[in-house]
Amino acid sequence: MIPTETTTAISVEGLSAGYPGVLALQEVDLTVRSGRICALVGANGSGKSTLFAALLGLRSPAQGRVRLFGRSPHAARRRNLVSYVPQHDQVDPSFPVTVEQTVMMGRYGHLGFTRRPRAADREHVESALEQVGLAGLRSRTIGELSGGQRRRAFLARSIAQRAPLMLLDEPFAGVDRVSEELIVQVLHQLRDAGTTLLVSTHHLEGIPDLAEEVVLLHRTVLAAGPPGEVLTEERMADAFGTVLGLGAASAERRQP
Ligand SMILES: Nc1ncnc2c1ncn2[C@@H]1O[C@H](COP(=O)(O)OP(=O)(O)OP(=O)(O)O)[C@@H](O)[C@H]1O
Repeated sequence: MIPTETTTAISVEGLSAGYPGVLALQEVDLTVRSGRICALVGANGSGKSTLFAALLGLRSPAQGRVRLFGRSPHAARRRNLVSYVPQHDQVDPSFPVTVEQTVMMGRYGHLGFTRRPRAADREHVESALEQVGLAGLRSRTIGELSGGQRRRAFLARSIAQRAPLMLLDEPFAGVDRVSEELIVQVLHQLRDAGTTLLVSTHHLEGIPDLAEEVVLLHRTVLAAGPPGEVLTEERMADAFGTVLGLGAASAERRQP
């Protein structure tokens, strides 16, 4: 199946999920159309990571249903329809794996039984490295990168995977302004090429320049829609339990 502009990339209906004794998500309904960037916003503990886990099929719903391009999360992963950039990568920074090898990991699902990369795999790795500005650091080990560079390497790994849906858990955490601008630019390029992106972020001021849609989560979906409609003082107070200085993110300031 080739996702098109009119396809629904993410469809979540009545999802409740959590952990023993913790209902992290309750009655979550969410639709993200293909080819969009959707920002996922919520306070610490509001359920963003749990939602990602449910979308990836790593956490089973207690109730409700998750579909990615009309398929179950497991089926979507088997067909390489979804990739994930975690907040904290599991790769030990002291493990002697190079940047290039890390990005090639994104191709593992595409390799045949010999596990040998072909020319197309190398091309995808090359273009992902260039896209995130790490081509010159390809031979460094992951441990030799700065935190922000390491995040770009893991983003490149996900780009190389070439899945039509990318889930990114706080890609801007701990990155400087230049890296952040580069990452936003890369996410826009991916979107323009037809990729759907769900991006959790605590950087509220950056959202209007990043995403067409925002989902405000607080165990359930408090609001969803364009940034100017969702990022209002009132709604953010509901989500964060306090009045935030929204600055450039506020609806009024976004009006031309
Ligand atoms: N492994 C776990 N076992 C038990 N409870 C958990 C576990 N992981 C998360 N929780 C709880 O589930 C709720 C949602 O947590 P989750 O990590 O999804 O929030 P989050 O929005 O990603 O937070 P943050 O912004 O801090 O990353 C919280 O109450 C949290 O304490």
